[in-house]
Amino acid sequence: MRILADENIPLVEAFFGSHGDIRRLPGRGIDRAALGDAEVLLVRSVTDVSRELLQGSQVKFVGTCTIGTDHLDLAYFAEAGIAWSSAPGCNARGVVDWVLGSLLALAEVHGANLAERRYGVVGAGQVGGRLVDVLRGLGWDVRVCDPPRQRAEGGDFCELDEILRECDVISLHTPLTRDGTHPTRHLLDAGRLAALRPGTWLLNASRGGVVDNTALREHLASGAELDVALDVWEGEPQVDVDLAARCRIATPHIAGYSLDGKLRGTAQIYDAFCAWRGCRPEVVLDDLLPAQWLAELSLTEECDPQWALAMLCRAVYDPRSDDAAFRRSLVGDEQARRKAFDVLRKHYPPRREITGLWVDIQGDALALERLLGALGANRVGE
Ligand SMILES: NC(=O)C1=CN([C@@H]2O[C@H](COP(=O)(O)OP(=O)(O)OC[C@H]3O[C@@H](n4cnc5c(N)ncnc54)[C@H](O)[C@@H]3O)[C@@H](O)[C@H]2O)C=CC1
Ligand SMILES: O=C(O)C(=O)[C@H](O)COP(=O)(O)O
Repeated sequence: MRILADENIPLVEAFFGSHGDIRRLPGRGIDRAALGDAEVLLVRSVTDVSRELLQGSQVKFVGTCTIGTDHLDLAYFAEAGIAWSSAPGCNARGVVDWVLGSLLALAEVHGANLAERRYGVVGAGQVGGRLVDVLRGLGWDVRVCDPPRQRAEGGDFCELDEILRECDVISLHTPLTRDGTHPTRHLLDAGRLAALRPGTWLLNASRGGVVDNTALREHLASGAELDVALDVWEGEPQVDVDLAARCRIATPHIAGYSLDGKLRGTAQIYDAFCAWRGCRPEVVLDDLLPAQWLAELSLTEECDPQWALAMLCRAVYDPRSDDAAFRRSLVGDEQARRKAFDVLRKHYPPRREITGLWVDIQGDALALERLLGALGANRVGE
């Protein structure tokens, strides 16, 4: 079996090596000619797996090591009988860690107390759902907008316009969709941006096109009182440099780039591939995942929970380092900047997730225990 895989998918050889010959290519370079006689195609979000790419090819299975599927022509897959799999939830926790780190950075800039702000989460699936659990676990006030879930489940959801009117922090976690009952392309357009409360913080780690980037740049340029954290960009790897300069946090689509999330992505498409082939998976992620390198932290009961929140999150991940690296890369002409965007992502330093953190609490400290529970970190001895 011939397998073609994006060069940035980790551990393809370890998982798929016994199933065929593996060829690696840069994801953006996978075109019809490069596909050759591959039967299995393993991609990341940067490969547009369209009818044009696949028609007349030998491809029978497509695996994407990502949560998002907006780069896959699923209608064509169905028409052509091509099996496929994404990796739902694989890197959701990494995105939550990016949101937490961005909130801490914004709070520091403004001297704000995160517990006193009202949060609006738009899209409560794998990523947004986990985020809501964390924020509510911290005891914070959270509103949720998810019309598809609202329609399917009923329950305690808000309209988007209510979120825009009433929340101080808005975090977007929808897929990018152009059709259907609740399309999300330009969900935040000029009109909705204008409806935001002065002093709002807007975070987008979903897909760039969920926010109209031109409208956002113009809104910020007009002096709007709005703080923005963007991980995703309309038209990436091309980035609106002026917009990036106006953001408090700007990162190159790495919110979900925890090592754990990336390896989970490979493991999930491997499992789906094995199910498709009708064979038992023989490689197990736990055998390949390196041990946590921050083995354990110890806190005493005198520790202030607000300080502990920032310290625990930043011990694992602080998006300000990615923000700084990204800003350094926004020089030169457009071609150089596009290349730099991909280079930052290709050579992304390994980072772990808060859920892998072990914390020893010395003494009786209910607030710290609650904090660990909310963050999903582990308490030593339990
Ligand atoms: N920046 C990054 O590194 C990463 C970005 N992502 C992106 O994050 C987004 C969310 O991913 P998941 O949570 O895994 O997706 P999901 O499919 O599990 O959840 C998306 C949720 O959005 C809801 N939704 C759909 N249309 C909506 C609308 N118009 N308004 C409000 N809610 C709506 C759906 O009902 C669903 O509950 C995707 O775009 C994904 O591609 C995912 C992982 C990493
Ligand atoms: O899983 C998703 O969806 C994402 O957005 C990934 O983090 C994107 O990573 P790449 O596939 O673009 O490397």
